[in-house]
Amino acid sequence: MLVYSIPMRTRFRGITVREGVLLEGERGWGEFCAFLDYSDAECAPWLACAVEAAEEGWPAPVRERVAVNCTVPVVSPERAHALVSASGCGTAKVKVADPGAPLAEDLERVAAVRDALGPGGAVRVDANAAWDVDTAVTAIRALDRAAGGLEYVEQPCRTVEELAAVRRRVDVRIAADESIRRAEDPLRVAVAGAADVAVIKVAPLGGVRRALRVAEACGLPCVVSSAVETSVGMAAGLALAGALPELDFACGLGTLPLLDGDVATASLVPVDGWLPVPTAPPVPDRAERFAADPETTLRWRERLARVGRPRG
Ligand SMILES: O=C(O)CCC(=O)c1ccccc1C(=O)O
Ligand SMILES: [Mg+2]
Repeated sequence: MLVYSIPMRTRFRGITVREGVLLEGERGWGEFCAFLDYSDAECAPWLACAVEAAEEGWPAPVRERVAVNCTVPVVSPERAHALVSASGCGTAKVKVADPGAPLAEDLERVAAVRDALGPGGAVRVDANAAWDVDTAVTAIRALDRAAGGLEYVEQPCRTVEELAAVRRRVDVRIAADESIRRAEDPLRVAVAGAADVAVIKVAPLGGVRRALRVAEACGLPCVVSSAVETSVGMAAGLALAGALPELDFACGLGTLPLLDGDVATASLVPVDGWLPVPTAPPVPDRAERFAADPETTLRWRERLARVGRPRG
């Protein structure tokens, strides 16, 4: 068992350091890296995902590679432009609606991203449930204009009902993320009617097999997205993207460049906007360089023990 701590190149989702545990089993390595705001109960599927990778392996893929989007954090228009240009991706996902940041800054950022991609690229935005319905409608119309067309807006509001209300009032596609991954029972969320696209994350949904069932149950086109894992956890997301029967959109699995380093030499950093579908997780041969301090290590050992303990 290895506990790692890797600085983020840019603050993302309020996080400046990514931490987690790497577990070795019969089949290889799995990653357990639930965000610190997840309760022990919410962590159980994240651990199941790591255990599936380490002990069970993944179902056979139906494709060898997947297209990914470049993920653009809340940064200046100049940095956003440079990130997208350097990524080689034809699709970019831009974080918007950061607490306290004015809409005008989001508009400038998406305009810069469109400029970097050119007219043939696709721009999507993620509001992480920040808006109420009226604010979302106004913001989405303005962002759609500034971006010269949006591919979709991810989780504009918190609830499924609000997503449905926004969807009735705008022309832009709606994608559901938190509505699925933080649901009490992701297999039973009624997103059809409230969203056009389902964002599917392998760790919060409990591994590749369980996420495939969620994808089928929601009945929508899927985008497989990361939780900003190292290459060990990213391999599980890629196994899911590789095994989905249909994959019509670029995936949000191009997040390794957000981390200032990786635990594996065979790093899953996209090349020209593509990532290979691995058959097994990479070996974390560089994990020692990112070994967490004793206090962080203890905190994760304790969390792992609590989450792994069977509850009645
Ligand atoms: O989808 C992507 O491009 C990257 C993944 C991403 O945005 C993300 C990463 C960690 C936690 C939450 C989210 C999110 O989609 O909201
Ligand atoms: Mg999201």
